[in-house]
Amino acid sequence: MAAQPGRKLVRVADKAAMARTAAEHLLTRIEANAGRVAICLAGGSSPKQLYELLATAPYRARIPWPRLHWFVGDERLVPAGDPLHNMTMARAAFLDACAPAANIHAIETDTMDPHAAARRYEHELQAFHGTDRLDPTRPLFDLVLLGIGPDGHTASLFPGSPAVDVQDRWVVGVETANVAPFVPRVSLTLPTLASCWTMLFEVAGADKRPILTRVLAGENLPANRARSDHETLLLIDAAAWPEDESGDV
Ligand SMILES: O=C(O)[C@H](O)[C@@H](O)[C@H](O)[C@H](O)COP(=O)(O)O
Repeated sequence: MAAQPGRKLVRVADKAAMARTAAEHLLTRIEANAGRVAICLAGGSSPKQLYELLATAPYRARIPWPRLHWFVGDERLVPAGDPLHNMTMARAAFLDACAPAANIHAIETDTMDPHAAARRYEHELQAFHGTDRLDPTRPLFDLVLLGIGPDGHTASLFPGSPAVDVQDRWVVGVETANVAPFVPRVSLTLPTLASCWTMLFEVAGADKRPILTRVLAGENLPANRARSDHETLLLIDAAAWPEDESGDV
């Protein structure tokens, strides 16, 4: 693999500390941008505690909600409202209570065709940013949140899937998921995810330690290839922290 930008590992005690640390990074990114802020949310279960924390009074008061826009890095092709739907989880955890509805940019899943849904979201992102070109000096997102799946996938970019190598699209349809739920997905591509000031992974729990060890060893896995053009941080709790791991990679 070609040399990649480095990333910083941040050890936290547990999931509660991870949520607090992630929330502070989010606030730092918001403070660095006096204008419209674009955040790309993660699916799965890892970010739920962070999302719930953002809805609590202290954070709610510190966040300038009207100038924040919320996107999602991947979606499962199930109807909005389904418990498996990533944006539904984020809406229930904090967005519906805190964010203006017009600032919530969900991937529409009212089609059974992931490629059609991907094209629509790509148009939405391009209309929001007023360009169809990625420019490393003007990243799409202030912050991209991600998780790592047990097979080394991130967003809905699964090992071995052609979607991982797509360079000329912002968003792709993914027909087959390697892990449950086995539904078609829509995912931002690696170049689109990379277009951010900060990419922040949340990795917690002992069951994540084996895959994290492989990712940090440099295996050719999507979760290893996902790097910000600027800053990439991995928040890792004590249970997931690999033995013998000491620093940045
Ligand atoms: O829609 C999804 O499933 C994801 O966005 C996915 O990439 C997730 O982040 C990882 O699989 C980690 O999932 P957990 O947080 O549930 O471990």
